[in-house]
Amino acid sequence: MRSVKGALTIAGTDPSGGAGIQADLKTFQELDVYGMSVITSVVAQNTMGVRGVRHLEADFIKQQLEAVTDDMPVQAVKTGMIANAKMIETIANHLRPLHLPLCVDPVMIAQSGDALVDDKALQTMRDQLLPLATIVTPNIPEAEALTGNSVKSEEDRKEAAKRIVHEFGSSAVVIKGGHLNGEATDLFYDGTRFETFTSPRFETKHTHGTGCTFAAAITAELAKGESLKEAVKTAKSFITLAIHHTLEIGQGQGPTNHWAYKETIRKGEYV
Ligand SMILES: Nc1ncnc2c1ncn2[C@@H]1O[C@H](COP(=O)(O)OP(=O)(O)O)[C@@H](O)[C@H]1O
Ligand SMILES: Cc1ncc(COP(=O)(O)O)c(N)n1
Repeated sequence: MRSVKGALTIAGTDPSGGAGIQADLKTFQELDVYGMSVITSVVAQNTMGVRGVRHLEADFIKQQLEAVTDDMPVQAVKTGMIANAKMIETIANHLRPLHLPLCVDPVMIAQSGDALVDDKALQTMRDQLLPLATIVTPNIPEAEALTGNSVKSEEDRKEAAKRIVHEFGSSAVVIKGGHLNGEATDLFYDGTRFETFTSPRFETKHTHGTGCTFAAAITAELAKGESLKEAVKTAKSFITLAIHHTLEIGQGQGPTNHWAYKETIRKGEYV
């Protein structure tokens, strides 16, 4: 019988399929992990922006969490958009006793510039969710919001990484470099060593859901039992290929190509 590894995403939706729950489930599938999902908010969005949001009640999020984890094999968990403090608290309370590998993507603003979480959520995320995290994956503005410090230089980025691990209690962090210039370099820190993961920067507007996809790929690899560093390495390859082999769909910031990683391996072009 096929052995099944499962990953759970707890996040908001994107009906246009490039970000949020939809991106996470596509990524899990492409990386051969059984995907499960708990929806926090239903978001009316597409590649051009956010048109409306409906938040689910914290109690109903709890009911979804119980339904999945009472029954199914969950080897790793990812969190994405969690809009308010009450939701974060509910999710953290459910996850705390489970002791599962957890990738926290501290989603704050959609790439279109629309805010996805409220102001008080930040503090609760820092206090309740980050201490449970195996890894946190902020982009530069999210690292700035979490630490309250501006991140301009490489030294600033290292300092922010240190604080996220040693002060906020996450086991590791990768501060993504998508918002910088030059090569796309992500800085990984696990409390002892820094490592960078670098790819060329592609001139493209198709970056809707890059952060979600990257974090989902890390989670899938953790579900399979890969080490944290191997998981980040594979996730970096996955997102690089997904950005490079762009899908020309959507009128705004289009989605990434979740097929590209497997197609590249199938063609024997993967290095
Ligand atoms: N134009 C690009 N070319 C290559 N890689 C990119 C590009 N933009 C983002 N990335 C990569 O995509 C991943 C997500 O990064 P980022 O865009 O910073 O996250 P977010 O979507 O949370 O803002 C990172 O690995 C980053 O280095
Ligand atoms: C429901 C949801 N979650 C997250 C994002 C951010 O996406 P990105 O990966 O582009 O930062 C989004 N647009 N919608």
